[in-house]
Amino acid sequence: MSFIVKRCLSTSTAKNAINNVTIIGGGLMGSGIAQVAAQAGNNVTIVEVNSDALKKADIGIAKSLERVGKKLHKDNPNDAKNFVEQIRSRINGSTDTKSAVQDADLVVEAIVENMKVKHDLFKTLDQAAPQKTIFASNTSSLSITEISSVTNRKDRFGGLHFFNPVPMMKLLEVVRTENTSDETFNAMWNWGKAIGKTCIKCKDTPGFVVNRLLVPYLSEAIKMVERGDASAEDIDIAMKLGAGYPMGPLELADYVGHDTTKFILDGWHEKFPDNPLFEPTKILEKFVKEGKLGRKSGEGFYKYN
Ligand SMILES: CCCCCCCC(=O)CC(=O)SCCNC(=O)CCNC(=O)[C@H](O)C(C)(C)COP(=O)(O)OP(=O)(O)OC[C@H]1O[C@@H](n2cnc3c(N)ncnc32)[C@H](O)[C@@H]1OP(=O)(O)O
Ligand SMILES: NC(=O)C1=CN([C@@H]2O[C@H](COP(=O)(O)OP(=O)(O)OC[C@H]3O[C@@H](n4cnc5c(N)ncnc54)[C@H](O)[C@@H]3O)[C@@H](O)[C@H]2O)C=CC1
Repeated sequence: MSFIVKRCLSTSTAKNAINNVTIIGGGLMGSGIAQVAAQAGNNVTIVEVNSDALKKADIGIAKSLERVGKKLHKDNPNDAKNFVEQIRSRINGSTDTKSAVQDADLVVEAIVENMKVKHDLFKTLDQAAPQKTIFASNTSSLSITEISSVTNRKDRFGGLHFFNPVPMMKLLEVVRTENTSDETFNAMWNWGKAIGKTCIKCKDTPGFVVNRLLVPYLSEAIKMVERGDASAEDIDIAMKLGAGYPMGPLELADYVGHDTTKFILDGWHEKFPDNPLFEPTKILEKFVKEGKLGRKSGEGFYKYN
């Protein structure tokens, strides 16, 4: 990843085609989104809060690309290496939000799951980005309509909800609000397909499709541990062997990250105060306080190397 924002020539000249993509936030999700966009030939810029965070994103992307490269070029380590370098060369890093969106056809926001922080960001982006730029949020649980409310481009705003790990998960939820124009929705949809995802259309309802079902499930699993109904290990074994999930719910909560999980549950508790499923849990509070954010920090319900 180069730290200077520079643009290559567009890889396509089709009208409304998305070639230049800026991803705000290079954490778990942003780095995955950057990777798949670059793999599809986009010129990608990742914006992060500082150069250490950019470096972390670059290392994560390189590791993931190595896994992909090894599979694509099983018998030729040199080709695998070239593949990794070629994709990485399409990704630039920046800590300057305003300059990073100057040429953007699409901006995908993947920062912390907090409405105020997202509002502050989108106010800045709306001032800095050209008129044509489409804005999308990768939010897990917040209203796209409410996020977009601080901008003057509500017709060019939608949701692009990816799944973790982005390079492996095939689904993309393409979310339209009452204000999203057909042109914007079609551009987001076509881009989703161009980067290799299977797209589904979603209205701007809480959790869209997947998280409307997944959040109560994960939340109940955490509450089961808290009540002492069963151990985290046994619940995970149960859901893998008894329901065919690739990961158990506590493994998955570790995978998502407990800061994000807590943000989601706290937000939904505020929104649905009568639903006991979203009431705060001591376990999550303790995890976040102690920096045990799951796999990304090395410890959560389980320990990771
Ligand atoms: C309470 C509130 C909570 C709300 C949460 C909201 C969060 C959201 O908004 C929405 C979400 O994203 S929810 C999370 C959705 N993700 C899942 O459910 C993942 C479930 N796990 C899996 O699919 C597999 O365990 C998985 C694919 C991850 C790994 O597979 P395995 O377990 O078989 O492990 P591996 O053998 O290591 O990997 C299998 C193949 O995948 C490749 N791979 C894995 N990670 C990769 C990555 N990051 N980059 C590139 N390649 C990757 C790996 O190389 C391997 O490939 P093969 O060698 O060909 O099998
Ligand atoms: N973790 C998951 O499984 C999923 C998360 N999401 C959503 O994606 C978003 C990001 O989540 P994660 O990647 O998991 O979080 P993360 O904590 O791994 O990454 C967030 C990144 O954003 C950066 N950041 C914060 N404020 C910024 C700003 N103003 N400008 C630039 N960078 C900034 C942080 O430094 C951090 O690296 C959230 O809205 C979350 O709900 C969506 C799908 C799945």
